[in-house]
Amino acid sequence: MEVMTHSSKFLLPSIPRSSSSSSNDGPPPLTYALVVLNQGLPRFAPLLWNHAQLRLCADGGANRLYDEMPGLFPNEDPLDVRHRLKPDVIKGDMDSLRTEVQEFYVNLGTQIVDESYDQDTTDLHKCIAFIRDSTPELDKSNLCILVVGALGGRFDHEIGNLNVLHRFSNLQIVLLSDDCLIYLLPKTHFHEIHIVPSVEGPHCGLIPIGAPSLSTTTTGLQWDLANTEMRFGGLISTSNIVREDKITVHSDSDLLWTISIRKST
Ligand SMILES: Nc1ncnc2c1ncn2[C@@H]1O[C@H](COP(=O)(O)OP(=O)(O)OP(=O)(O)O)[C@@H](O)[C@H]1O
Ligand SMILES: Cc1ncc(C[n+]2csc(CCO)c2C)c(N)n1
Repeated sequence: MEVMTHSSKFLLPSIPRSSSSSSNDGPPPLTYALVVLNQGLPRFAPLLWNHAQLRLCADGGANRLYDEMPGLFPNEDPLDVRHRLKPDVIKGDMDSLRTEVQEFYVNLGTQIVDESYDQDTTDLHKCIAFIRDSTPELDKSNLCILVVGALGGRFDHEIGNLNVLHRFSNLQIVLLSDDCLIYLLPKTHFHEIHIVPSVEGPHCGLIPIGAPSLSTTTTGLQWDLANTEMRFGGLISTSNIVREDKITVHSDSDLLWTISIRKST
């Protein structure tokens, strides 16, 4: 079974190249896309913005960018910040995007994709589908989509966002709030999670999604699992603690991995 490696190094001001990718035979470094949702921007939004090569706002997420990003650059003129941090695309059903915000970004060249005819998928789903369709097949394995504002607030939205992880399980998507991050560990791979101790931990969790797990095995956690069964209504791993800088996970079911983000990030 192939190994999939994971790291939250996108939360660092500059992303170190992994030791294997600095040699010619290693995997190429990840490219990042950012999706801004309609919830308060996390304090580290400017950092993720800098790392991303493609930036989308999901409908009302553009209002958040317009209203809140200047506050994260207290020494700059708000209008300068809004001009500098222009989204490439605003996509959604457009029932939350304010007219003045739409006009502002259209004048800067942002592409608006109105899919108001689709009332069956969420604005996050629409943005992920856009990124998937605009990324060549070969580049998808090196793409990591960072989603800010995905947690906290309305429970239906939170669950809808988790459902997107499951729906697009062939893409690497990270849901972020101010407090934690979540991504999917597909059952098709053996997983190595390289902890960045300066920005994340120690609290973490592993939660089966979609189906129970008859067997999950981990290393590196305070409460490791050894061929353990996990299911809703039975055991799921919450309030676990990372004990080592490398965590390994192997399961017969898709799992959600979640870890706390340090307040100093
Ligand atoms: N409170 C929240 N918690 C988590 N995610 C959210 C929350 N509010 C919005 N989102 C995310 O941001 C995206 C865009 O939000 P927006 O408010 O524009 O959506 P919407 O579909 O108009 O919502 P509504 O259900 O209020 O009509 C949503 O698809 C969702 O993924
Ligand atoms: C069973 C069912 N429940 C809710 C909705 C509504 N809905 C789901 S996603 C979405 C778009 C939000 O931007 C809307 C309105 C539906 N279509 N089907």
